[in-house]
Amino acid sequence: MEAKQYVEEMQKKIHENDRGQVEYLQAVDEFLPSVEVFLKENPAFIEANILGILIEPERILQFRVPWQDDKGNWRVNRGYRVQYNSAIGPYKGGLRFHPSVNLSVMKFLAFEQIFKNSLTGLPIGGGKGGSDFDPKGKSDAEVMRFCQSFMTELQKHIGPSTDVPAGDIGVGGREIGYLYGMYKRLRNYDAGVLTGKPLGYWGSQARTEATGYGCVYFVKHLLNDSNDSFAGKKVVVSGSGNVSIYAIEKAQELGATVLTCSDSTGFIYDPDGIDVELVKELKEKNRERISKYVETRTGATYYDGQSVWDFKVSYDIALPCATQNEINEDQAKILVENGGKIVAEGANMPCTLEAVHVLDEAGVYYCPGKAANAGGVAVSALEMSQNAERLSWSFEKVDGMLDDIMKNIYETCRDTANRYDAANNFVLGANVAGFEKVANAMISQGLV
Ligand SMILES: NC(=O)C1=CN([C@@H]2O[C@H](COP(=O)(O)OP(=O)(O)OC[C@H]3O[C@@H](n4cnc5c(N)ncnc54)[C@H](O)[C@@H]3O)[C@@H](O)[C@H]2O)C=CC1
Ligand SMILES: O=C(O)CCC(=O)C(=O)O
Repeated sequence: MEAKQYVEEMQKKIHENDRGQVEYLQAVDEFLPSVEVFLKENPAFIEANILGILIEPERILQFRVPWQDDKGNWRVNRGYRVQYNSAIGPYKGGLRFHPSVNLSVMKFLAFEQIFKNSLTGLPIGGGKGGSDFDPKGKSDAEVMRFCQSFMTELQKHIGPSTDVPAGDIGVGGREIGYLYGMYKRLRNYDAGVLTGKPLGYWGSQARTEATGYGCVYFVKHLLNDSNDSFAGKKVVVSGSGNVSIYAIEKAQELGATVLTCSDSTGFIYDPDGIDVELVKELKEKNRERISKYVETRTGATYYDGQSVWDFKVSYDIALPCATQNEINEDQAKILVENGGKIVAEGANMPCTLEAVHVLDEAGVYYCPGKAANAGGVAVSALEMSQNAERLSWSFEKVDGMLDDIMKNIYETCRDTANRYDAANNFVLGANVAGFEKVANAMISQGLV
């Protein structure tokens, strides 16, 4: 069968089988057409029906999570773990606690994680999990009871060589601590079962910083290719969570001015450059709304209920670091009018397919999340290595390895795109390079 026909049939089948799973179908629709060029050159993969097999998750777990709130009421949420592909290593990927979590969101994230993890060059398969539990507004005790209940079930299915979860939206050091405590109580000590742990019990140096720093390193290497740098550049960032904070910090360290950050209630515009220490205090320490920022920084403006991506201001680089589908087609047009030349995704799938099309047409360098935000999971894999050898590496060592890994991912995406006469098409570069390694491993393992 011709590659084009094969890809179209796969797309049709997945749309029939997974009708209504909007985010998941979006991720698959981005991926499948881009690997057609590779399949055309390698028909043996079509004969093996590699896409048909790859697209089916190896296993999906869904479970109830009952927990008691501070008033003694019993509540229940849905827990998930999608163990998508283990061809090149144990399932690896974060846990997300957010009310928008459903099976479609879990599957899109786990699917992208397969190729992201492959691009890191480290031995990790793809998985993702989470719950529709909302930690916002909950007491520490409520979050702890939820995490303990969640882990009571999840522990049956994970392990340092089986499946190694970490954080994502709504899951940071506090949640990882409660989750790890419960795992240890039920299964005994084994630090390698979770990553993103606090430093005091075998977390890795630079894991907190890794996704945001890694995203900036990716862009740094892209700029270096044309003898350019972050110095003097204007950057816009969305979000004010883990990824955003460290993207802002590194971009400014490299000489850029970051003009914005946001949360789900609105955004901040600070023409003098975001005060990242203040954002850390508001968000990491006090768990406050971002609107509080202007109480200290009087030269900044807070735009209530508005998106960074509707804002008209001139800039060079956009780093969407909040959540999926935060930039739609119209907002991508605004981004282009604002002068944006590079979009690097700190978040997973923050641009809709229509938005990506607008960016492509305008000649914007579009760096998809599975390449640009792979630094977080890469350092998680380094945390697994440190846990296995019962050693901790220095910040400088891990940060240096992160920079090298991001350089390698950038060059892999660039060179793979060039190989198919698709210069600067980092979507094609990331998908083909990530896919090739996983597909080869699956075939050599007998497609089981
Ligand atoms: N933490 C990590 O290591 C990695 C995270 N990512 C992705 O980066 C993005 C951000 O994750 P984190 O910073 O870890 O989470 P976080 O929980 O620390 O912060 C999330 C940020 O996004 C904003 N946000 C979340 N949902 C939103 C919504 N529906 N509308 C508007 N704003 C919203 C929040 O207000 C917050 O500022 C996610 O897409 C995540 O999947 C990707 C790779 C690794
Ligand atoms: O560090 C990890 O294992 C997970 C990171 C993650 O969830 C992601 O890359 O989206």
